[in-house]
Amino acid sequence: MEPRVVTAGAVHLPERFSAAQQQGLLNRCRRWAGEPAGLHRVRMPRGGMMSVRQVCLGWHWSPYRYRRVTDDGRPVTAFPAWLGALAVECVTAAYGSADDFAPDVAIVNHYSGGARMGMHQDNEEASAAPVVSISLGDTALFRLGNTDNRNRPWHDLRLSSGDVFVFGGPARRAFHGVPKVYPGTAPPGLDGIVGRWNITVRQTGL
Ligand SMILES: O=C(O)CCC(=O)C(=O)O
Ligand SMILES: [Fe+2]
Repeated sequence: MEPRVVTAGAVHLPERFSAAQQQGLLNRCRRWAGEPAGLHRVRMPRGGMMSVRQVCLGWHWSPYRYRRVTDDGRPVTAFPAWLGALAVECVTAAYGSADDFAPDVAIVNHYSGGARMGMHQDNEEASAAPVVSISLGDTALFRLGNTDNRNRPWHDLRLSSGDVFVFGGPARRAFHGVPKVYPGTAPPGLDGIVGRWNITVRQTGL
């Protein structure tokens, strides 16, 4: 399908990945989840827990910084070159070129059991390079807000399995979140899917 510009710098690429590609990505997510620095819950500074579970590749993110090891000192799974190449292709599809986009980190989120993500900015990257978000499994309601605050105006869109969303340029520091995931909406052919996986590929600039 054709790219859809949501707002300047924010481009939705519906059905970017075939069923077979989605299955391949899902299998990778499940493998990463089982690595030593695997799927974990994230504790927020005030003590609350994020409802998603997360696994990081290349750098470990925890609020609000990137480090080369997990909070308990385990080595982070390497960021795969093929995932970087895939993200470069997505940026090219979104913008027509990918300039010097050199991603070095992925944050992989797993949503299950009513998990959601509040409005936030992706701000720990020193680089202004775009974020590439890949969705697998259940469809999400994705909310792209403005760069000033968590409130309106915002754009609501649905991200389905195999969709990609790229946000860079004027949208790079926009607040965004996932208010809802629709249970039972994953493609029936996706073997082993539980809930929703989201892979965000980024350039830390660190
Ligand atoms: O799950 C999504 O679609 C968004 C994830 C996100 O915003 C993040 O990991 O920072
Ligand atoms: Fe984010």
